[in-house]
Amino acid sequence: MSSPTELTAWQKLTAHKQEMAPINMVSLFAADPQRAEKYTAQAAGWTLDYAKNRANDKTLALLTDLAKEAGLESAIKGMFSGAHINNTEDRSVLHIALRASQAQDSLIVDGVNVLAEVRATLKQMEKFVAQLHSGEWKGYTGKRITDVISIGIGGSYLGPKVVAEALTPYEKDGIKVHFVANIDGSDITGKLKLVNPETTVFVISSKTFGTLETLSNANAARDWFVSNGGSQSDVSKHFAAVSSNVKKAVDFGMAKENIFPMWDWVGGRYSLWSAIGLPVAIAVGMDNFYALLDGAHQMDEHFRTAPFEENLPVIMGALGVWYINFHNAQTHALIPYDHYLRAMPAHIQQLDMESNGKANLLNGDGVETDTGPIIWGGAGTNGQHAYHQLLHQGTRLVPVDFIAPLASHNPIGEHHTQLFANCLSQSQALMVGKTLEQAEQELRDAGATAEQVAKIAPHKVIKGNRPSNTLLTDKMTPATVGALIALYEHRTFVQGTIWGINSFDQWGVELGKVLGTDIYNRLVSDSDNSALDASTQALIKAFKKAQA
Ligand SMILES: O=P(O)(O)OC[C@H]1O[C@H](O)[C@H](O)[C@@H](O)[C@@H]1O
Repeated sequence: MSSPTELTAWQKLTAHKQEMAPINMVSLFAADPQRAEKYTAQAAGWTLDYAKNRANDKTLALLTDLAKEAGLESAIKGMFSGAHINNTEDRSVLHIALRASQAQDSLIVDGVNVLAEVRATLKQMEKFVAQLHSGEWKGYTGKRITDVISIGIGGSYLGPKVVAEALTPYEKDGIKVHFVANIDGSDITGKLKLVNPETTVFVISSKTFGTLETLSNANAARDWFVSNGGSQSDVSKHFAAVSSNVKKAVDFGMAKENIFPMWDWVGGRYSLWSAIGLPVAIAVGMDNFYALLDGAHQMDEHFRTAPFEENLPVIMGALGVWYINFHNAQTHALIPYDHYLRAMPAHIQQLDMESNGKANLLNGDGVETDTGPIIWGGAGTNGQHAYHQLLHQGTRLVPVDFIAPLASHNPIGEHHTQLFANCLSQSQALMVGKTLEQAEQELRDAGATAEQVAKIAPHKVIKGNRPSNTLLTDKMTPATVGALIALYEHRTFVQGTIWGINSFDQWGVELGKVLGTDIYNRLVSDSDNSALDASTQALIKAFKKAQA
C-alpha cells in the first residue's frame, strides 16, 4: 500500500482539523444533548465512553472512511482467515485462533486445522495443571509442588505476568506462581530465595528457546536445582517448557511430554493465549483460563463483525490516529483504576510499541507520517500524585484511556467509591479545565488580596480540552480481562493497518541483540577495541577495571 497521506479521507481530515481547531469539547457537549449517549459503544462486557474527544459526527465519519480506504475490512478478513499478513516473515497472524478453539471446529490454514492443534495443547495444559493441583505431580523427594517459577522475557513474560496479577482474586490455593525475566542476576536470585527445590517446578517459556536472558536464567535455575539436592535425572520432574523449538528444550533436559508447543503464527507479544499462558492457568486454574480465552474471543467476534461505527477497536484505533497524526500527540497514556491491573500499561506498551514502532510501509518504502506513539501509564490514583500534573498543565497533548471496574473485589469502606470518583474527576478535569476568571474568583473567595490574585491566578489556569476515553466493566473477571487485552491487540492492528505498516514483525529488536553478543565477547576477552567509538571503549574499560 502507498502512504495513507494520499488517501482522500486523510486529506479531508487535514482540512477538518482546521475546522475543529477553535471548537472545544465543552461546547460540543453543549451543542448536542445526545452526545454522551451517541458516543458510547459496548462489546464483550465493556462500555467505551468516547464522548470526551475532540471529535464530532463529521470527524468520526471521516475516521471511519479512513479505516475503510486504508483497507481495514480486507485486513480483518485476512487475519481471521489465516492469510500471511505478516509479510516480512511470510506468516499468518493467528492469536485469534488461540481463543476460538472452544467456539469453532476448524480453521484450515496452509492445509492444517490449527484449532485441532490448539485444542490438543489445551488438553495437555489441563492435564499438567490438574496434576500439579491434585498433588499427583510430585517432586524428586515425593513432595507435592508448592511453587512454580516461570522464566521468560518479552511476550513470554509480560502478558502472563500481567494477566496473572490482574486475576489475583481468582488464584487457586496451594501453588504460588512467580515470574523471572531479567538477565540481571538479582531477579532470579530473589525468587530462588523464596522456594525449595523439592517442591518447585520451573516453566521455561521461550518461543525460540534461543533468547539469551531466558536461557541464562534457565541454566541458573537448573544449576541451583542440582546443587541443592536435585540430580540431573530429576530435572525432568522439575522443568517444563513452552516452545516451538522442541529439540532445544529436549537438549536442555525436559521430558518430551512436558514440552508445550507453540507455532510460528503466534507473535511473542500476542502469545499469552497459547501455552505461554501456562503460568496463568496454574495460578487461576484451567476453568478461569478458558474464561479468559472466551472473553477475548467475544472481543474478536465483535471486531470481526461489528460495523466500524460501533466497533471498539476501530473507534479507539482511529481516534488514536486522529491525535497522533493530526494533533501531533507523541504519547498515549493508559490509566487503570484497578490495583490488580496496575501492570497492564507495561504489557500494552510492548504490544503496541513492538508492533507499531515501524518506519516502513508494507512495500518497504519509508513512511511519511508518524506511526506508533509512546505508550505509558500506571495505576490511578497513584499517578494523580505524580505525573498527572503534566497531563493537566503540561505543553504536550496526551490522550488518555481511563479503565475502571464498577465493582471492586475488595469492597471495604468507601475505597471503591473514592477510587471511581477520582477516575471520573480526572477525565472531567482534563476536559473542562479552569479559566482565568474561575481561578481569580477561587482565590478571592479564599481571601486573597488583589495582588495575590494577579500573581497566582495565571498559574492556576488549566486549559482543558484534553481528550480521553473511559472504559468501564462490571467487574474485572477472567472474561473481561481477556476482552480488554484483545481490545488493545485489535486497536494496535487497526492503527498499523491505517498506517500501512506490518504490525507483526520486530526486526528492530535484532540489532541490540547482535551488538550485545559482540560487547559481551569484548568484556570477557582482551580484544582490540580501538575501532569502536570512544564512548563505548571507555565504558568497556570501566567495567573491566571494576572486575580486575
Ligand atoms: O519467546 P522468546 O523466543 O524467548 O522471545 C522473547 C521475546 O524476545 C524478543 O526479543 C522479541 O522482541 C519479543 O517479541 C519476544 O517475545
